[in-house]
Amino acid sequence: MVLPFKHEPFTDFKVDSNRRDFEKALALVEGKLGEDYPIVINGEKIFTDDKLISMNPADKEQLIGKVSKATKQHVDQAMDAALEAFKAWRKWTAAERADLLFRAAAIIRRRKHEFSAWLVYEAGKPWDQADGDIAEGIDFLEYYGRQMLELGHGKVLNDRANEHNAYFYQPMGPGVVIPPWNFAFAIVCGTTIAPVVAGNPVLLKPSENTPVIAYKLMEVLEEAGLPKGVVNFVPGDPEEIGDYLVDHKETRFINFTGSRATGTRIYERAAKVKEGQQFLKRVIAEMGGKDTIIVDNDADLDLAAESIVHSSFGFSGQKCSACSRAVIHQDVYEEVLEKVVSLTKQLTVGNPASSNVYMGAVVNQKQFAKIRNYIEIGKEEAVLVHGGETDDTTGYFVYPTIFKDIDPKARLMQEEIFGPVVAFTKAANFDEMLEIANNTEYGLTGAVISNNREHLNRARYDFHVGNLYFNRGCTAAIVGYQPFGGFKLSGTDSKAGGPDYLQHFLEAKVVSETF
Ligand SMILES: NC(=O)c1ccc[n+]([C@@H]2O[C@H](COP(=O)([O-])OP(=O)(O)OC[C@H]3O[C@@H](n4cnc5c(N)ncnc54)[C@H](O)[C@@H]3O)[C@@H](O)[C@H]2O)c1
Ligand SMILES: N[C@@H](CCC=O)C(=O)O
Repeated sequence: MVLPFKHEPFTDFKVDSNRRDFEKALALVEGKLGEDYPIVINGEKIFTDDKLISMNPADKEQLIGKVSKATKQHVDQAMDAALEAFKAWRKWTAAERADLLFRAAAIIRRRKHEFSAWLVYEAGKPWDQADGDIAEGIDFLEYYGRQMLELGHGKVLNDRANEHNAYFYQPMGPGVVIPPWNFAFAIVCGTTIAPVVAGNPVLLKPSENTPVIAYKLMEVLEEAGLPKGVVNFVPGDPEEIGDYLVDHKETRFINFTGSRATGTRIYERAAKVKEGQQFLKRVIAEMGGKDTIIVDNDADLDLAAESIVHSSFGFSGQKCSACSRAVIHQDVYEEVLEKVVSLTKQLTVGNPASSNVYMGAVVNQKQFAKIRNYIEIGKEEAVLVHGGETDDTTGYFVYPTIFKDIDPKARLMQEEIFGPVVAFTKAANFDEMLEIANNTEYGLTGAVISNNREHLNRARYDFHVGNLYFNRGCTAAIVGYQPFGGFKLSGTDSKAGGPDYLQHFLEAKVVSETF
C-alpha cells in the first residue's frame, strides 16, 4: 500500500550529529570534484572534447566537473531515442511508473547529505537551502508518483442504456525539459519526472551553470531502473542547441523554468508549426518574479521583519519567489525598517563549503555584475540604509543590501534583480499598498503581514499573484502543500507540486461504446 504523501522533513543543523554528518558528506563530495561527465542518449554515455566547465561560485579556482556538450546532431539522436523509447514506456502501467519514482526517492533519501553537498559546491547553496532543495526533489518524486496513481484510473463519466463511456489519460510523446540553475536539483527533478511518470520520454537540457548535480539525477534514475531512452541528457550551450530543441518538429511539449526573456522566446517559437509537425506544442513556462511583502499598521512587526529578511536574503535572493519589495504602512515604516536592519546585521556571508553560513556567493560573474549594477542604480533612485558591498576576489559575494524611500515605479521596484537587494516604500493605507504590490508586470508570490481580517480577505482576491501568503514570508513553497506557479508575466501558472500539474503532459481521451 502506498502511504499518504507527507513532505520530506528538513535537517536541523542545530543538532551536532547532523552538522557532523553534513561535514562528512562535504568531504566525500570534495574528493569527487573535477570529474568528467557524459551526454546520455538511449542509455549510452557519450564523452565529447567540448565541455561545460562547472566551477564553485564561492571559490572561483575550484573545479566542480566537466560535462560533455551536446550538439544539434546529439539532439537529433536523443529525439530518435525518445521516440523509440516511447513505444514501450507509454504502455507501462501508472503503478509501474510510480513505483520507479518511489524507488528513486528512496535512493536519494539514503544519500541526502551527499546530494546536498553537491549543491553546496556547485550552486553555492548554504546548508539549509541545499537540504531544502534536495527535500523538494524527493517530494516531487513522491507526490507525482501518487498523482499518477490517481490519474491512472481516469475519470468517471455518465453512461446511458446500452452505452459505456470511458475517460482516461494518455501520454503525448517526447518533450524537452529546460530548467534553471537556482533549484538545481529540485526543479530539474520535478520538471523531468512529471512528464516521465505521465509516460512521456524527455530530452533534459540542464542549466550550463549546474550540469553536474543534474547528472546526479541521471545516475539515480538509472539505478532506479528507468529504461534506456526515457530520459536523455543533453547538456550544452543554450545558444547552440536551445532554439533547436524548442523548434524540433518532434518536440511535443517544452517544460521550461527560467527567466522571462528565455520563457517568452520559447513561447513564441513553439507556436510556429513546422513542416511535418502534426500537433500544437504545449509550453509550460514558469518565469521570474518581483515579489512584495506588505506590512499593515496593526501587524506583528517582529514577524514582519523576520519574514522580510528571510524572504529577501535566503539563498542571497536568488529565488523567483524572493522578496525584493517591502511595502510598509507609514505608521510602522521606520520601526519595521529598523528591525530589518538589525536582523540583517546578524547574517553571515561566506563559503558554505567551509562553514554553515547564512548566505553564500551568487552564481557567477554575470549575475554578480548585474546585481552590483542594480545596487548602483539603487543609490541613484533611493537611500541606501544597509549593505551595498560586493567582493569577487575569491568568489562572487554580494552582501545583503537594503534601500529605503523608493518610488514604487523606480527600476529597482520593477525589474527582477535576483540578488540580496530589498527596497522599502511607504504607503498611506491598505488600498495604496495593494496598488503598489500589483504595479509590476510580474505576479508570482506575495505576502501580507496583517491582523486585519478585512484586509486579508481583500488581498485574497485583489493581490494578483499565483502564490499569496498571509503572516509569513513569500518563499519556500512545499510540494503538495503550496503548489507553485505565477500569474501575468511570471508564467503559465502550471502549479508545480500541485494536483493539476501532470495534466500538462497528458491527453484526455474519451471512448464511447454502444452495445
Ligand atoms: N517561476 C518559477 O517557478 C521559477 C523557478 C526558478 C527560477 N525561476 C526564474 O529563473 C530565472 C533564473 O534562472 P536562469 O538564470 O537559469 O534563467 P535562464 O532563462 O537564463 O535559463 C533557464 C534555462 O533556459 C536555458 N536557455 C537559455 N537560453 C535558451 C534558449 N534560447 N532556448 C532554450 N533554452 C535556453 C538555459 O540554458 C537554462 O537551462 C529567474 O528569472 C527566476 O525568477 C522561476
Ligand atoms: N518554489 C520556490 C521558488 C522557486 C524559484 O526560484 C519557493 O517557493 O521559494
